Amino acid sequence: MEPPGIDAQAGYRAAHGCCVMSTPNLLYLDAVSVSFDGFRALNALSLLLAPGEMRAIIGPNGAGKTTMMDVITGKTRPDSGVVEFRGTHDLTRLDEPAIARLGIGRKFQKPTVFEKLSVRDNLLLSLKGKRRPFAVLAARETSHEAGLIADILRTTRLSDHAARLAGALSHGQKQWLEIGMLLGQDPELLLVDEPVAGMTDAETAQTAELLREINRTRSVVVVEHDMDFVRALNVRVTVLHEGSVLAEGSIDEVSADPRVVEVYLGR
Ligand SMILES: Nc1ncnc2c1ncn2[C@@H]1O[C@H](COP(=O)(O)OP(=O)(O)OP(=O)(O)O)[C@@H](O)[C@H]1O
Repeated sequence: MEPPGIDAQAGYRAAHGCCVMSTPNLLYLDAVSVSFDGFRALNALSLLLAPGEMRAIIGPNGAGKTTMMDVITGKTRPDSGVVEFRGTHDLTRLDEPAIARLGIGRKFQKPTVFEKLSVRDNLLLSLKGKRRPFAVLAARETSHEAGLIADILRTTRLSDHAARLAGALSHGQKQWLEIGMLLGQDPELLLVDEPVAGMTDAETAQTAELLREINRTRSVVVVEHDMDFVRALNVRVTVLHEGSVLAEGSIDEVSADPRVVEVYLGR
């Protein structure tokens, strides 16, 4: 979805009780630095994400993309800088479970579904508030849960595969199931790391469509190297290089930037 206009942003702030900051950003990173043994993985990185926005992050290996996701999700503490969510939450003070509870969900590159359970049971286990796996599977799902699962199956193109074991799915379908399991947590912001690596061209195109659908109701940050996929997303692109933002703009704008061609696209 397009970033909301001024009125919508004011409404968003009112709804979330957030008037401390003058910016309406959902995610606000400013001057974030992270060093590993003296090596600067993030170097005064700044990034703003508007509520409802989907952003693609590209950049060469080692640019700091994963480290940025690690900082947002609380896996890595920055040495310095500001990391705020909804203008009200300082993410540098929260641990990973607390950040997840705030509504930030992350999908790692490698799918980690429960292979010996059905697609439906994987989704049932993922639903927000589910804590005790065996009790969950032994009890019948409520009609509310069944409705949520049906919605997620539709979104992730898995309706016809609900009864199959997750282990029998194709690689692409497993990735979609994991995105579905993330949706089960009802996050406001999804962080998605290289979702189309190893997918067929058809699966890649469907994944772009799927994320665009998800973005109608949720914000998304997606890291990806596949430029056809990034183009299909048709969203603002941030190019990272050596831990900082090198360029930002539409895919056409960043693709035409000689600095981006030099460090990334021309390689
Ligand atoms: N835990 C760590 N200890 C030491 N160095 C690290 C650690 N995590 C990341 N780095 C280094 O920080 C730099 C940035 O890594 P990062 O994984 O964030 O890059 P990336 O943009 O995600 O790369 P890729 O596209 O290959 O996934 C790299 O040089 C990496 O080797």
